[in-house]
Amino acid sequence: MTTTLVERLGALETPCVSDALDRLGIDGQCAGIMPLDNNFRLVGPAFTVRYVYADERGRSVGDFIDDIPTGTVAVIDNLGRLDATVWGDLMTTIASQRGLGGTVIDGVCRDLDRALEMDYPLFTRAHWMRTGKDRVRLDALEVPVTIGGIGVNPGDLLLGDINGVVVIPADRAEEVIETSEMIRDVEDEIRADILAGSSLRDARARAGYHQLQTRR
Ligand SMILES: O=C([O-])CC(=O)C(=O)O
Ligand SMILES: [Mg+2]
Repeated sequence: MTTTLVERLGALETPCVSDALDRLGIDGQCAGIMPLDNNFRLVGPAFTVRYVYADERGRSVGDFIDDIPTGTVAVIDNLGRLDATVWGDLMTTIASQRGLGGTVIDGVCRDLDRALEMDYPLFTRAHWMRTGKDRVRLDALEVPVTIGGIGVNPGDLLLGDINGVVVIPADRAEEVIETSEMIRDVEDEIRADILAGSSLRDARARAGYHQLQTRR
């Protein structure tokens, strides 16, 4: 994956990317996964982590963080569990120090104060204080996972902002980003038309707004 694609994706907003995914027939919108602060943004390729219910002793919460590559986004599938955290302030501290792009969890985290203080982007279902230690087991790294109903493979690109998280399959990145940029440009034109005095109806009709996301 070239840096350029990640940079181009990072300049976009998730609603445009979501409409591009619709247009291209790709499921990529993670339902129910939201930033824990409105200013949090993340972009980068996925490093995937899968937890299961703790059935026997094994690797526990965060037993991967020292080896995760710089610039990746930690994408953690904890089965949507709300009863046990898989991220906290110590992990935020090392992730920030190691230059991670951010963290996406299908589940919950704790110690949100440190993430706010360090401006480290966390996207989760919620935050709560009860630890996953003794409640989860780290099952696998760099395998396909599911986040908010969406399959994520290692290396897929993620973009997160105030509106939530979208996932772009690595092999479709170019066309999704190109389509997203086209949609963004058309919406910029509509906005300019409105500011110049056009009605929304006319501005949207001229630009074909209602079909921007329609599957081709
Ligand atoms: O048990 C956890 O969820 C992890 C934790 O608090 C931390 O890393 O600080
Ligand atoms: Mg902690």
